[in-house]
Amino acid sequence: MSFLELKDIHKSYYVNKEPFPVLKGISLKFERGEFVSILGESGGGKSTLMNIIGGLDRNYEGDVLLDGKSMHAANDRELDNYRRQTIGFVFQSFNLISHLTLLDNVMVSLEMTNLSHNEQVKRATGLLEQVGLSEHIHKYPNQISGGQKQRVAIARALASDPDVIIADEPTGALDSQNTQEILELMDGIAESGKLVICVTHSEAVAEHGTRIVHMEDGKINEDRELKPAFPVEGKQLSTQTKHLSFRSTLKMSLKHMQYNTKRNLLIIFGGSIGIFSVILMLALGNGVKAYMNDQITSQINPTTIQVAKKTNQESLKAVEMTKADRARIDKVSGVTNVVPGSYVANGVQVAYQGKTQKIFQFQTWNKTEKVRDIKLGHKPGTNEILITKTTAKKLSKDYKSLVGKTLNFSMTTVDDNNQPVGLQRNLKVSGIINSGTDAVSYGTLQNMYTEKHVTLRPNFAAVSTKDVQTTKSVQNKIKALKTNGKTAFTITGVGAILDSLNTYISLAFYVLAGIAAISLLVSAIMIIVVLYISVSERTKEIGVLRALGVRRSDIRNLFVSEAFFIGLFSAILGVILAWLVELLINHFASGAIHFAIIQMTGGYVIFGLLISVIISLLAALAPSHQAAKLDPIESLAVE
Ligand SMILES: Nc1ncnc2c1ncn2[C@@H]1O[C@H](COP(=O)(O)OP(=O)(O)OP(=O)(O)O)[C@@H](O)[C@H]1O
Repeated sequence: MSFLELKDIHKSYYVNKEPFPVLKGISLKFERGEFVSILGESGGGKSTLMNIIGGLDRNYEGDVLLDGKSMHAANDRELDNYRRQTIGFVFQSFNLISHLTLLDNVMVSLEMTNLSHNEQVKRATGLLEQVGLSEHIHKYPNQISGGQKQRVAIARALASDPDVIIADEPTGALDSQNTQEILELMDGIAESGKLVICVTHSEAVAEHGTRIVHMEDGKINEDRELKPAFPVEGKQLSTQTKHLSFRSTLKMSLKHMQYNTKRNLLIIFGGSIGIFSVILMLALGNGVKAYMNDQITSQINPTTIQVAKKTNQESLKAVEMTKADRARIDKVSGVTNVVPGSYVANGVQVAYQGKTQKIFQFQTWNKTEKVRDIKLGHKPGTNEILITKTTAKKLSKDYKSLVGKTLNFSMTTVDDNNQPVGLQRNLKVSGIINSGTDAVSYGTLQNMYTEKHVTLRPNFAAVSTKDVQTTKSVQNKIKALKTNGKTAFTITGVGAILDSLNTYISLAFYVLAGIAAISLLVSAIMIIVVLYISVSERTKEIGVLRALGVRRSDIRNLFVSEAFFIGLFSAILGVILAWLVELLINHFASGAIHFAIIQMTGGYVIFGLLISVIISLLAALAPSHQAAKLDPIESLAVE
């Protein structure tokens, strides 16, 4: 049984569905220790035969037997194994991977062996030394000569210690001195007990081997032994191989990114803009919401809300918050206190030293107003009035001096027969409040009404809650109360706008996030385009890797890992940029509004990282699939 046997190989190419026969029945037997030169006219099918022997092509008739085992029946995985374990390729155009150093080019093959990392490095360095390149191992392929490149290719072909070296015109691109040196190297390989099959045009090169096979018209027309094959001692034990680990694909894609540093930095920068804007928009939305809440809760008491009747009617009776209504609200859990209040929107005025000022917002003092907002004086007691800074300034230039002075307060209301009634009383200014409304105590207003025999009908209730946390649930519970199936109460006052304001802010926030999502989409499209370009640029590399025995799935992983890194680095840069902008804007914002308006959270950072990586991986799906699908022979043929 021969070591390697070709049995009646037929192969046709199909051009426009027309068969074009190239190999027309090739049968050959090869043994270890042979250095076989395959000669023949150009276009005679030598490379086609090499691709079949090398396990790159499986569309042929006949069979290739390795130690008697048929390779024709091998599945994808077994063919990958065969190329990795048994075959070492040397190409006319060297086919080194341009973004890897010479050492790393040789290491690609070694990373698919069971040797430890140190043993791999030692072996790669040893092989490069053997081919006379020990001083150049950290150079890139574009930094060495053609002859040197072919030596690296030979070192790479030998790296996984294969049994067969297939060389397709290995000296085609070299001068005579380099040709001689390469032939001597190949001689040495055959001498070490391996089978060397070398395609050549040159008779001189062919004469160097142990045997010449001549092809013509798709058949063997001469098979001549020049000298006996080199002796092979015992059974050869070649290094065991395995598929490329995920770690190795990660490392390779990092090296590729590193080689194209400038371009990749630009891509990462482009990608980071999407993540940057998403995080910044989220943080801005968060900050604005917090700022609004802070502004509103600084003006009102967060544990007291104003509740009014929900009705379409306007009569004082219809809007009255009756005792029964107040009792009903009092029963809501979380409520600690309910007091009646009266709000008057027009017809109220005050007069001081001949000056009259209309008050547009007037109400009885209640807990929704904050005592700490009273900058001068105190809250209104009996026959006292608390005026706003705005009202005070209209009445007197030296408005602060008004505290303790007496004003004439007047208002009009209607009695139960809807007849207008004028109310009037001299009231002492108890204090001046910065914001909020002008106010008297409920008792004072009630006295004024009683004096004129009119009933004061409260039109709201100030409802106090246990604490800030319960306010929201109390609000919801009150809003849920029904009278005859209809909503009974509504929340009024500044507290009521808090809810709707938050809704508007959330809405604006989603719009902003939507805009940011568009930039994210643009980043994703950019990554897709970049990866497609990368696949087409690296087609040859993919062919080389496949020839070295790298599986389709590893090729896919290579591009997926690159996308993963682009996503990860873009996200990291995006987060850093967002953080810097946060610092900058907050620096100015704290000067202007005393509030950090951009509020980035750990959650947003994690969200940004995840979304960036996920989008990049999704973007990589199609390009990486395309890369994995590439046919190794076609890829190697790309110029
Ligand atoms: N993918 C293909 N589709 C169609 N025809 C092809 C294809 N590849 C090769 N051929 C044809 O098959 C024939 C054999 O090609 P091959 O490359 O094997 O020849 P070769 O002996 O290696 O030639 P050379 O010495 O010039 O390298 C040629 O005529 C070539 O045009």
